[in-house]
Amino acid sequence: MRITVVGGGYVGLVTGACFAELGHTVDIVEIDARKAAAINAGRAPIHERGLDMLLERHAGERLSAGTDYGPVAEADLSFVCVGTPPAADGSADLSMVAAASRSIGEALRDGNGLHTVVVKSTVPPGTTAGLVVPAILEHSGRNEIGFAMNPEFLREGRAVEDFLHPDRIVIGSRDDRSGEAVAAVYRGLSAPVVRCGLTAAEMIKYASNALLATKISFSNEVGNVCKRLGIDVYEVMEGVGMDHRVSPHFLSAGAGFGGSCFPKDVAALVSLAESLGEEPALLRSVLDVNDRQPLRLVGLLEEKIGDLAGKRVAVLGLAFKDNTDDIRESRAIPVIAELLRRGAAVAAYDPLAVPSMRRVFPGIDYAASAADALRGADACLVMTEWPEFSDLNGEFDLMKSRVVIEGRRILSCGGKEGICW
Ligand SMILES: NC(=O)c1ccc[n+]([C@@H]2O[C@H](COP(=O)([O-])OP(=O)(O)OC[C@H]3O[C@@H](n4cnc5c(N)ncnc54)[C@H](O)[C@@H]3O)[C@@H](O)[C@H]2O)c1
Ligand SMILES: O=c1ccn([C@@H]2O[C@H](COP(=O)(O)OP(=O)(O)O[C@H]3O[C@H](CO)[C@@H](O)[C@H](O)[C@H]3O)[C@@H](O)[C@H]2O)c(=O)[nH]1
Repeated sequence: MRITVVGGGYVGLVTGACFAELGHTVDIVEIDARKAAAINAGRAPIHERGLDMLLERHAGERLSAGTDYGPVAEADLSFVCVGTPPAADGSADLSMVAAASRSIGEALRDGNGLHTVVVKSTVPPGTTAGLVVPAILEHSGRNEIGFAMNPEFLREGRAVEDFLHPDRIVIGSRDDRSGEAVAAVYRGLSAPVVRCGLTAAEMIKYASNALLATKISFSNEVGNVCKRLGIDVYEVMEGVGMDHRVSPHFLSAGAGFGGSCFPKDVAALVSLAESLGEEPALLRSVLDVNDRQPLRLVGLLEEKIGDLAGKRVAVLGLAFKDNTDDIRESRAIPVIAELLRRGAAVAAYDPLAVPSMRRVFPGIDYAASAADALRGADACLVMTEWPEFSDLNGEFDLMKSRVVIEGRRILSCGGKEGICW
């Protein structure tokens, strides 16, 4: 099939590359000309395992990118993968979805035959039917346009693997024919397909993220009580997660959840619920617990080493999780801000995310390795679950005092004095 993917970011580029891998011909429409050029040159503008290999294989063959919406007219389907960042009030900013819809509508003045527009961006329930469909119908002259909503569940750092091996494929559609057109694109993947309406598909995405975020905040809240009791929350959650009704996943306590999705999607669901006259007390608490958690780590550090003014603190891990260079909503950001507010000097290290973090905190020290960050430090905070940190042990002897607070439970030398989470 011939597919246009609108937006060549984390989701759009992975979607486009994986559709090419499945045998489709893909045009990515990306307003950022530099990103489009990089894709055409076979270079991924983001760090994502397995993506470079797919680009090497398909760029210039079945996969190409450009800034022009022209390819939409000849395509069987277009997938909308533009950003839906948080607005100031927590609601989802849908301006990019609106702009992309208008441009797709205008592009559909040309060409003929069935074209199915598929929203893959995470959008508040009601957006596809209430915003995308009218915007496209207003601008296009085409008779046969189908509409579907196909949320994406990939995780950054494992995006290609998740895309090609999903737990389920959710397809919300305005009519059966549109749903069939989307299902045909995924033929070749082995996963159950959930068929539903447009608005239910949108809500499945929000509810999934909100539930996963709830599990994390729940573990953090239980963990804070465990700490007071002097017991290990990981041991507790292992026992809890063995109940198949709970599952062991997403119960890791620590610094809380970051990233471009959980914080913004829970906030958008809170905002939607409020706009409908509901009181989303649970979801508000999920965000509250998450906002407080990084500061608790700094508080714990102060309990251990006293006043932080003039102390040197090594921060290991700046990306919001391992295997990505993405620092959006990284828990390291509020932690570093609080350390600086309390007068500490920060030496930071991350295998990939230093260039991005430099733009946020240009004035702190950035080390070339974990060992360099630790040398002479009064304390260390581990903020990202990078596998390379799990083997650290002797490196902690380079510190002035071996006080290590684990914001993620990954150190295999855990249990030694001062290792706290
Ligand atoms: N990042 C994830 O892990 C993830 C996973 C699942 C779902 N999502 C959702 O997918 C959507 C995209 O997220 P992302 O992380 O890929 O965002 P992103 O910012 O990395 O990518 C969006 C891209 O769209 C481009 N763009 C913006 N307006 C455009 C327009 N009018 N025409 C063409 N291109 C345009 C931007 O230049 C950017 O490259 C969001 O709704 C997000 O919530 C993200
Ligand atoms: O037990 C856990 C699991 C994760 N995290 C943190 O939670 C955040 C998010 O992690 P993860 O879910 O692995 O990464 P994302 O790439 O943000 O993926 C989430 O958000 C995407 C965007 O909507 C969805 O597609 C995915 O299904 C969903 O897992 C990170 O800061 C993790 O450190 C924890 O604190 N404890």
